[in-house]
Amino acid sequence: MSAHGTPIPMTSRPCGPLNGEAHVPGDKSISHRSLILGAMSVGETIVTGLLEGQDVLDTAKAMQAFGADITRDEDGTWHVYGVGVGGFAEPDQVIDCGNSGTGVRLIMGCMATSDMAVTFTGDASLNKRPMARVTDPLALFGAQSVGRSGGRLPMTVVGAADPVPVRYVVPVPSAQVKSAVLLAGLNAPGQTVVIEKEATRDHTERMLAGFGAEISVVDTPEGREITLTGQPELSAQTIVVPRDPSSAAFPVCAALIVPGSDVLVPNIGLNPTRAGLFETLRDMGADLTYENLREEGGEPVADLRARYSTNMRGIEVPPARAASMIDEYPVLSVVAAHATGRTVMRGVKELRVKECDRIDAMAKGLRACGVTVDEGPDWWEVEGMGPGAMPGGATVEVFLDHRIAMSFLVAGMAAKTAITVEDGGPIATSFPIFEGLMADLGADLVKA
Ligand SMILES: O=C(O)C1=C[C@@H](OP(=O)(O)O)[C@@H](O)[C@H](O)C1
Ligand SMILES: C=C(OP(=O)(O)O)C(=O)O
Repeated sequence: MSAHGTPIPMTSRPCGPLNGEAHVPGDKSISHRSLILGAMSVGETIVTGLLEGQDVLDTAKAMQAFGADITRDEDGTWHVYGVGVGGFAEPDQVIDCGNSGTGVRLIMGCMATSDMAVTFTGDASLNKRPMARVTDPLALFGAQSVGRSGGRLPMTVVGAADPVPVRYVVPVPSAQVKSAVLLAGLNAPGQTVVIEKEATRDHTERMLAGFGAEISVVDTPEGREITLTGQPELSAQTIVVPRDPSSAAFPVCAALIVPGSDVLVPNIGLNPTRAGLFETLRDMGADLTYENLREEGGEPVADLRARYSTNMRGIEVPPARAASMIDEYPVLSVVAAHATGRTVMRGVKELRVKECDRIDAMAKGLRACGVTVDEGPDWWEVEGMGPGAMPGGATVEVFLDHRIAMSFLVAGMAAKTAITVEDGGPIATSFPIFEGLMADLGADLVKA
């Protein structure tokens, strides 16, 4: 949806080969955390490569409301002058996190151990998403909250005036919940311990260490145990945000299914907590190679090269891989429709509480495009039709979800007939240059 709420229909027509380089924007998860940790540090944090998507811009605005000074140079360099741990001022306005689950949950965490009351809201999608997964552990620190029924936004969180540290076993595989608890632990005295049974993206842990916090991670029989010592002085950092593997997924998957394509997506982080999609595509037989594999900032980075692939077969995606590709299942299901045989995706209940119910949204849209999809509470299966056989020809709903919109625009590039998404506006939350970038590769996208 556009800023003023009018849907922007977009059509993707079957196109010729996609060719060239796709320079995707900065990582969304790292961008949010750069602004938040910068705001909680002392001194000037300098950020280059920040994703300037609406989700991240909303987090920047929120950090300003808590007292951080944030500026942007014309060349896209961001400067965050932080207030230090415990230095937040109470915002005098409602914090509107727009479409962003990461934004609202991380910000709730970082204010929950300060003596202040803050009201949060979001758009129609965010206001349906569950917040108790965050407010439950924040209550252990002494924070209180009241929202709409079912633990939904709008919601007011009253931070703990005398926080106590906590030990918390995260009951769902969620980096947002883990991160909210760690950020709350920053302003609690003593050691906060978070245990996750399944490893989720570890950007918060890595970045907290980078900002100078005392943090350790050990594998125990109970899971991955993270121990953070509270009330550190975080020191400002210079951050170069790597490019987002979740955005890279779209040009990569498009190249695999559009005949004759050969696309290079340079400088993509292959942190194992994020790279599950690429491993899965390779397991399916995709012609996807990691070129110039190297290490940058302690993380594996490569240029991804994706070529049209006619021999992909459906597989059972290992459920243990789910967290490392949780945002990529929608676009994987589009590739699965072009493979031969059935792709089975299990252990993915979390997909039902994203910007929309992503299993339901993809199943509805794929069925409208002529694909057979079966689903249960925490699984779904896509019947592959073979390369180029998806009929398409449908207009699909995107439910305010950027990844649903981009997935069906990718589907339209390789279907027999064009596919229209009823609203391409949400794409700007995470990938504002999607349309131009895909058009430069050769896609035929039009605002309907
Ligand atoms: O921590 C993060 O930056 C994110 C965590 C994931 O959400 P969950 O924690 O809900 O799995 C992911 O879906 C989201 O896009 C970004
Ligand atoms: C789930 C996503 O984001 P968030 O939870 O931050 O809204 C996403 O970007 O796919």
